[in-house]
Amino acid sequence: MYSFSFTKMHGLGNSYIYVDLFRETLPEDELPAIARCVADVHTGIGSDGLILICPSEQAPVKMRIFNSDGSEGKNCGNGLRCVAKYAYEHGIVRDRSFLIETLSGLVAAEVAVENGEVTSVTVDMGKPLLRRSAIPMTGPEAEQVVAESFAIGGGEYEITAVSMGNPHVIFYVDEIEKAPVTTLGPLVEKDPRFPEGVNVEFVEVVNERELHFRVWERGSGVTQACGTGACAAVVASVLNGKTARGAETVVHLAGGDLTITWGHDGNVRMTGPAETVCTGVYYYRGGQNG
Ligand SMILES: N[C@H](CCC[C@H](N)C(=O)O)C(=O)O
Repeated sequence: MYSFSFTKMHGLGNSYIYVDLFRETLPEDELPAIARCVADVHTGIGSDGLILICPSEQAPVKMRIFNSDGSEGKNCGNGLRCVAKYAYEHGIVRDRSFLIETLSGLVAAEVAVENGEVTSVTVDMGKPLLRRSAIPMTGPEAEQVVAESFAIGGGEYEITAVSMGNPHVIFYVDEIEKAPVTTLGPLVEKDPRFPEGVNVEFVEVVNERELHFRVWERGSGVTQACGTGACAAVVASVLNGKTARGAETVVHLAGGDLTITWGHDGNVRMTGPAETVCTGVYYYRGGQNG
């Protein structure tokens, strides 16, 4: 058994347990088990997973994300805003604009500060990946997967697939409250046409500047929000002619709103809040989630 300090933070209710590896050391081979343990709402702390705030050779700070099932993701929009907040408030960075390394490359963060506290963060998430092989998705190589017919679970749907460094597939629905998040979500998440799994998003278009959004996350299930998913939803909506390139789009997630623009320069920028819930010490024993 050993213990480590943690900070619980959330972006629009998408919460993770953050461990500062500038100050703590965790064994690499135990990280999936630690993620499962801390995320457990009954025997752990309770979160959508684990995020490590790490030293980096390419940037002032690096983020690694693990879902509640222990699998490692390659990007996390809500997590990036919280990492940026933590890094600024703990003196890991001094500037309000800085780079963060992720497993899918470098992103640029800018924090808004009031009385020494970060109140919101804008992250330039870079360019979406649209080629089928980059999602990744099986099937005939195609430039993009946009409004493609997709049969699953006895139903026929239209999908659009976008990678924000992690894979997303978007389904458009007429009423977000009736979206089949918990029925279709897990089916699609593990469908073999997505060889690395996929985050599954449901979107209702309110108008050309607003979307309603719900998500079934790869490795975590239903979450209150998914930043990379919301970015993917905006990209998909432009590709489907539902919103405009370069227009600031408000995405209404279960946990609150994000403002996202897919710029004419090709980059996707996301602005939203980041909150600190609590800090503490976790006693890791391995065990049933280990
Ligand atoms: N909640 C995160 C996404 C986690 C992605 C993870 N579920 C995966 O790609 O495996 C976000 O705010 O972008």
